[in-house]
Amino acid sequence: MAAESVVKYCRDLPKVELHAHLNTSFSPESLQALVQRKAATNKDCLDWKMTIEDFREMDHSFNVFKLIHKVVDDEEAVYQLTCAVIREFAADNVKYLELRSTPKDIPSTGMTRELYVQTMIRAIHDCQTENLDITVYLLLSIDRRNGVEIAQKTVDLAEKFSKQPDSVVVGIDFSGDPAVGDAADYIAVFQSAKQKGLKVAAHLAELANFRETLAVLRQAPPDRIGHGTFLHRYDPGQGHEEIEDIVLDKRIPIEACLTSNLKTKTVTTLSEHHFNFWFQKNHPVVICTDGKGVFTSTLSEEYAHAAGTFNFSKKDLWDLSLAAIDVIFAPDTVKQKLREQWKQAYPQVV
Ligand SMILES: CNc1ncnc2c1ncn2[C@@H]1O[C@H](COP(=O)(O)O)[C@@H](O)[C@H]1O
Repeated sequence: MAAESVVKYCRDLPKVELHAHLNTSFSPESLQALVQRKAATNKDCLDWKMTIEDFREMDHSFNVFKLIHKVVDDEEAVYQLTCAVIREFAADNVKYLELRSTPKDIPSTGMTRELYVQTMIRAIHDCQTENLDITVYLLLSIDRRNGVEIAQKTVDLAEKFSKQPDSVVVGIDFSGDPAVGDAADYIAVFQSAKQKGLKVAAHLAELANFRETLAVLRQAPPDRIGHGTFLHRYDPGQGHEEIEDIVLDKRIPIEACLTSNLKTKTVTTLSEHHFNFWFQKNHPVVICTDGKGVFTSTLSEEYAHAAGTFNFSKKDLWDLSLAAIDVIFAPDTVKQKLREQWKQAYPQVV
């Protein structure tokens, strides 16, 4: 396929986005609007924006996230950003979005964790009245820098919201700086989430954290793995082979974020990206953005990168986007609806 037709095809393809952090998924326009709003009370905002736009590398990324959090620190900002992100994904032909975000207590603006979740849910419901062709669900993120106590509170909050009528909260995400803390400390939290009927998506093996990865996989295997960059990159003979075996045996789907891993330098080139390792094994692996604002620009672009790197045909890309439906966290009725949508789109797209 010629490069131009790949981009158009990937844009027209109906898609599923399963790994998008709210605060890293802004567009240049939504970031500008949020910064402008904040700049009315804090001129430093304009410098923060330049640093955010200049993002590079893993160490730097977590400093950049702190700046975004200063811009998105009150109810109105969380609401505006959630609506903008949903509309932007819908405009990119994303038909199903599982958005994730870390509920935050920010006393200076009156924000509480509960209000944060309520605000995102309000935005999701309001977008449903706009006739956007997108279904949105929500995962509450646990930031591994904040400790086990807050993690458990996040699980309890997720359970509470998941029980409400027409709930869009389907599970939790485990994320945060992979160089900080120990994922194994959170095993009881993951188990508690499962007992409460919540799905668990966990950032695992984003760095070469083999011991914690193995402990989590043995005792509380997640329903999906974020990144998984080092799941298969162990040194032989060190007892880490079991990691790959568990992931394969349990068929734990992997959320692959191509450009993000390249930018944070956990992979050297796209052709060496672990997406291909799992894809070749016929293991469930889904192309995701991570955060379309910080790491890339659209999910279509990520599909186009995959096509260019791994020489995918139109049909390969179609099969990839269709297979992503199998591993969404929404109920089976939603899966059926999406498969029907894909079936109807097929003659026009492929
Ligand atoms: C580079 N790879 C990554 N690895 C781990 N965690 C990441 C991440 N990218 C983002 N986050 C997590 O998402 C938060 C921002 O969105 P929310 O405020 O929750 O919407 C970050 O603070 C971090 O905890």
